[in-house]
Amino acid sequence: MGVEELEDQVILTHPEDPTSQVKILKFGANVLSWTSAGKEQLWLSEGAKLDGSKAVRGGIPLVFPVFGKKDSGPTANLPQHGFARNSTWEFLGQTKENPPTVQFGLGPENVSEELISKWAGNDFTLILTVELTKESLKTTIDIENNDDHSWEFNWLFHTYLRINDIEDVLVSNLPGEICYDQLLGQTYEEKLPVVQFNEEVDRIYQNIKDDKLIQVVELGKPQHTLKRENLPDVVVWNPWIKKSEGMGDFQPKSGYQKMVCIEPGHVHDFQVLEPGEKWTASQLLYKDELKYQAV
Ligand SMILES: O=P(O)(O)OC[C@H]1O[C@H](O)[C@H](O)[C@@H](O)[C@@H]1O
Repeated sequence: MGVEELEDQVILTHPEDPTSQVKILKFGANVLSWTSAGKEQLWLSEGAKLDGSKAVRGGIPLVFPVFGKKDSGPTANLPQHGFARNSTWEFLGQTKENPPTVQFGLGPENVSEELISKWAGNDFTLILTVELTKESLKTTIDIENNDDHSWEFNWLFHTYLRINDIEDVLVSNLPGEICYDQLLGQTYEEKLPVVQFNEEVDRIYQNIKDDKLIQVVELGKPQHTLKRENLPDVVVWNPWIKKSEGMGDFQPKSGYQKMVCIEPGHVHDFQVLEPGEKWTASQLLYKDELKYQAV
């Protein structure tokens, strides 16, 4: 009960509700599973590699120091979405009994020489804190620049939320927000009252105020509510049929019907960190009633 450390993962079980549990793989400090009242909240591909051979397809992959793939600049040589999800984090232990809370750390010493050399060897410390309550999961990231020079980064929680049927789903509270549509290569203001899915969707909604809740609503019921702290951007992604077929580790291929990625981050530009400076941000996933918010 409480916190159990296995060789490759850490399991948290809520002391007052054993049906609320979270499993975190040390590789990528990836939250593989989060059950609340016995119901799985995240989507994990059946083809996900959990042996460290590649980033985990599903759960909550951690994106640092770059979102996407850049053609130029200090992160241009890094793989898509950086190296945090491709490295084994150190389990730092439990910080709270109730709600059960644990921490994982990553520094240059935890990243392969091959990868870290592609980021000019900047010195950093990442601390991920995972807190499980009976009705919520909170993930917080603390990033510190331990170097003698400033460097810039993106951060993003690449959260794969589980749903029952993508065609019954809408994502709310985005009207009036500015988004960069990665498929159209265009920036526009969201005019539709909700985001719906009948093809691939890949949009970066930018500079959304923290008080805006993002809700994933299915058949009129809010399945997931996201509250952000210091994460101004939200990527909304569903790969749909063709993109799913092109990802070898995306299984089953029909899985796109059971998931939607709601990815809070700071990705519209790079956050600069001065020597010795710290930066912190979090996402809270929980159940709430329907909360439509105007711009
Ligand atoms: O396949 P990955 O590197 O995990 O990226 C998966 C997806 O991540 C984000 O959602 C991006 O917006 C998508 O463009 C990308 O396809």
